[in-house]
Amino acid sequence: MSGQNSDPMVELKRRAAEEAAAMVQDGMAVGLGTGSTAALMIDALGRRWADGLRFVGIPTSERSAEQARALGITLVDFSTHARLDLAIDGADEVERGSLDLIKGLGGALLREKIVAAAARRFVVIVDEGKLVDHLGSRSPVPVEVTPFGWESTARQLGELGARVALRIKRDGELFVTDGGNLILDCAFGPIEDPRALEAAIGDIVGVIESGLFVHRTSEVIVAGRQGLTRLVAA
Ligand SMILES: O=C(CO)[C@H](O)[C@H](O)COP(=O)(O)O
Repeated sequence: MSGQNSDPMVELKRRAAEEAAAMVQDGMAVGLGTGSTAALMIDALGRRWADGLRFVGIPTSERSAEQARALGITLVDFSTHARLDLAIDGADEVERGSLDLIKGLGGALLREKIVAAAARRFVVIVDEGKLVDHLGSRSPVPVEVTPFGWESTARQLGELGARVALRIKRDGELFVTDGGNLILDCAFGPIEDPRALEAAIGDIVGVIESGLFVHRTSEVIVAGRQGLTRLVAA
């Protein structure tokens, strides 16, 4: 992931990732997100690590763990660090104003939400194409479910008004999360009340977690053609 890229949006995302990585200070416990933007941030942290910064990380996926480990970053878990100073991650949609999110198109939503919930500050890095007026406008809501009875869980999610698709990989194999579960991508269209929908999804037996992140974001760093913008939660 390191090195220059000729795609101007990747360069902007790299600047957002570096800005977020600059928030990490010596001695911090930091949640390390998942996805292409988070990978740029982990790369930036790797460069700071090489310059002598020392912190510990809790990764949100096996992918991010592997990347961080390869950069020499010390990884820990919740047994020694139940509270994190900061977590930095990407997102699939960010609602203007509320800064509520849809996450999980990369399939790591459960660990991402646990890490975000444990963090004193949760900083999100996105390109401007991820900003929406209403969550659900472009992205489905990924929902992690147990493999047992997933068809029944899918039916109940459909009754909430979603078009439900079991996530399949490009090679035709089932997508299985790091926790051994399945993902149901639930297209609701624009969501009026993300908090109520998050609760309704969570009430369905078989659901482990949804990719709706409501009232969790501290700050969003947006990479746009005009440069970087920082949006702060009210
Ligand atoms: O939620 C995620 C993974 O589960 C990612 O943060 C989200 O999919 C954004 O990824 P990218 O930065 O590649 O667009």
